Parts: sequence; C-alpha cells; structure tokens
Amino acid sequence: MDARLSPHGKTASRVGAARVGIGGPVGSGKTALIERLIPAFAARGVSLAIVTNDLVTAEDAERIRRSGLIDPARVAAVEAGACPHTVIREDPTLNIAAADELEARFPDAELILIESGGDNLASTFSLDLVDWWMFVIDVAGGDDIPRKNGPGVLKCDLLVVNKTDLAPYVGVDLPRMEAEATAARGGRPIVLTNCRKAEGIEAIADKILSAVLFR
Ligand SMILES: Nc1nc2c(ncn2[C@@H]2O[C@H](COP(=O)(O)OP(=O)(O)OP(=O)(O)O)[C@@H](O)[C@H]2O)c(=O)[nH]1
Repeated sequence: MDARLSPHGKTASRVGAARVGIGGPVGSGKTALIERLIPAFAARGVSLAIVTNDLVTAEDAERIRRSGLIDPARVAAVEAGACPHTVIREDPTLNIAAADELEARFPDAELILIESGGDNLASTFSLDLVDWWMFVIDVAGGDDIPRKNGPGVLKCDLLVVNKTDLAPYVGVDLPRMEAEATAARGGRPIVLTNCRKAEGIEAIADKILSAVLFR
C-alpha cells in the first residue's frame, strides 16, 4: 500500500486505516455519536474499527460491543489510568498499539475511530495518533463554552455541538451558540447534532468521507 497524504497535508508515515479522534468533556455524547456513526459508515460501505478510552474500566467498549451494531472483536479498549489527555496527546503509545493491533487483525479496516475518555476543554489529540479529530461539546454544558477558547474547541478539525434537543430546556439560543463557535474557530466547520434522533450524523459521516478518506 502507498503512503497516504494526511488531511493536514503531510505525507502520513503510517499506511493503512485512517485514524479519527473523538474528544470532549465527560458526558457530551462521544459514545452516543459513535453508536450513530457505525450504521452511517456501514451504509457507505466503510470498514470500521473502534478504540475506546476509559479511566480504569472498559465501560464504553463494552457498551459498543453489546450494542449489536458492530462485530465486538472490532472494538478495543484502552484503560488510560490517568488524565485522559495523557494517552491521546503526551504519550499516545497505548492508543497507537491498540489501533495497530486492530489493523493487523482486520486488514480490510479503512477507518479507526478513537474515542478519548471525557476530559476538559484543553484536551487535544497528537497527530502521531490521529489523522483528523473531532471535539464534542453539548448545549447542556453551557452556551458560553465556545467563548472560552479552549484548545479542544479551537484546534479540532470538526466541532460537534450535541444535544440540540435540550436547548429549549437549558435556555440556549442555538443560532447564537453556533455563530459564536464559528467565529471562535475562524469559520472552520461545526456540525450540530441530536444523537437521540440521529440528526446531523449524515453530515459528519460525509465530512469524514471527504476530508479523511478522500471519497
Ligand atoms: N438529550 C440528549 N441526550 C444525549 C444526546 N447524546 C447523548 N445523550 C445522553 O447523554 C449521556 C452521556 O452520553 P455518552 O454518549 O455516554 O457521553 P460520553 O461523552 O461518551 O461520556 P464519557 O465517555 O463518560 O465521557 C447519556 O445519557 C446519553 O444518552 C443527545 O443528543 N440528546
């Protein structure tokens, strides 16, 4: 297989499946997003594998394995044992090893989603680990989050604002939150989602297809 050109314009030193990170605060809906993306990628004929990160359990991996949405063998768990960002940024070797192992067992895999454990607004992914990454926040976390200029919100390739269904209940003006987030990100992409009803999911799958898999 030839070396790929990464979405960041560099020639990827690695060959094989593209790796996409999913970060964001605790409970923002990262696992729910993955559960929605699995069928969306299946419908697009994309062969998928998943790495989840938890603090000291394999809770998220078990949840996805039990979902019946994907072959459970295609889901690997990393137990961070420390601040979640250490294993996605400072020393991502555990995650790289988990993704490499999935790739070796499933050579047909085209895309590996790597879900970080829930972390703070400063968490970012090492580009040694992923080719492209999303940051998931939710409207119930407060409409001021985009204004706080956290590196996760600013630096991610795609900002996902989830739980739009909760906006009326928490007094969030969605168009304003979207406009402020877009301004903070200098116009780089944002997708609003409601994982309860699978709204916004197709837009994310299409974005990954074009930006990461070049389809
Ligand atoms: N109302 C609503 N609830 C949602 C939505 N997405 C996720 N949830 C709920 O929010 C809670 C947290 O979702 P998870 O997917 O577990 O969040 P997470 O980011 O993976 O959480 P950690 O892995 O603990 O950081 C669950 O109770 C979900 O059912 C949404 O779009 N709307």
